[in-house]
Amino acid sequence: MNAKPQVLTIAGSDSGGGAGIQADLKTFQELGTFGCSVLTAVTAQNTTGVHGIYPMDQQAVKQQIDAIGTDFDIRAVKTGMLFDANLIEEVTQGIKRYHWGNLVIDPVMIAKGGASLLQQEAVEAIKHSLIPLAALITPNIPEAEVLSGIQIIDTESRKQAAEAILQLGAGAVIIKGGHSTDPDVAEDFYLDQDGMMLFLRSERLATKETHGTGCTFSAALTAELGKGRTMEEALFTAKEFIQAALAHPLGIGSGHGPTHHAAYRESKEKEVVHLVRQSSDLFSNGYAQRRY
Ligand SMILES: Nc1ncnc2c1ncn2[C@@H]1O[C@H](COP(=O)(O)OP(=O)(O)O)[C@@H](O)[C@H]1O
Ligand SMILES: Cc1ncc(COP(=O)(O)O)c(N)n1
Repeated sequence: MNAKPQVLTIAGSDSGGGAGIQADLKTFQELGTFGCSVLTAVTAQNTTGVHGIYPMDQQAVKQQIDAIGTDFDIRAVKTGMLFDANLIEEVTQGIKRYHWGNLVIDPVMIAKGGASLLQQEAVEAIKHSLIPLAALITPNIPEAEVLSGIQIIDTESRKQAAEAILQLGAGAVIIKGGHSTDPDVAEDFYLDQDGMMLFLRSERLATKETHGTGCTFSAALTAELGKGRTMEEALFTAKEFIQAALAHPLGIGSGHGPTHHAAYRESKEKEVVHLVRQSSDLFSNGYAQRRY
């Protein structure tokens, strides 16, 4: 028997296939896990934007969670688009009911095209119900600003924002760097409750095919955690996975195209990713660098 770890995404559907549930399931498959899904909403979406949003009935979300929870051995879970406070509450209760661990929260708020995928008042529900259950939360810079109330303008304010998010009760936070103004490097900053800081760095690629980067990154993390990898190993693989997906664009659609989910497996050469580890209280004492 070829048992694969079972992992779950609780997120919205992207008809365009580059983000949401579709990105998650492709990524789960690519990384050798068996992906299950709970749909929170259906979006009519393509590379030019979000053209319609149809949230699921709360009961439909509960029944999907129960269908998975009563039959599967779920090793890791990610959440993506959750849309409103009622669905967040339902999802929170479900995660507690089945004692699902290795919870990765991608606090999806606004799609790259500008459409709101989370109602404003639902931010409080994410902060106070869901985040305390998380092993890791993966905001991009605008999401980290909303969650922390801190404007991120430099490395110090980014660290302060990460600390403020950790105070909401997650085990760890990674503030992704896709939205930073650095022209050369895409750097993601990780901080956990033990004060360990990790800087994940890769070359910033000049591509507009970035639809679904955050979904794909958090799905890769979830798959790796579900396989029993350490957090540091999972972060490194997820960064390599998204770098490969961005480096080999598919040229699909006329707008912001999807990333290439098979590139990590198919490409001959691994992308260069650097992971720098620092201890928060050793900030001024230099740092150890590790290249895998
Ligand atoms: N142009 C780029 N070149 C290289 N990596 C990128 C680029 N844009 C985003 N990334 C990486 O993709 C991942 C998702 O980040 P981001 O785009 O900030 O998330 P989101 O999709 O939630 O806005 C991160 O690891 C980030 O560093
Ligand atoms: C259903 C769904 N979930 C998440 C995203 C965010 O992805 P991105 O920020 O890359 O547009 C999206 N566009 N659609």
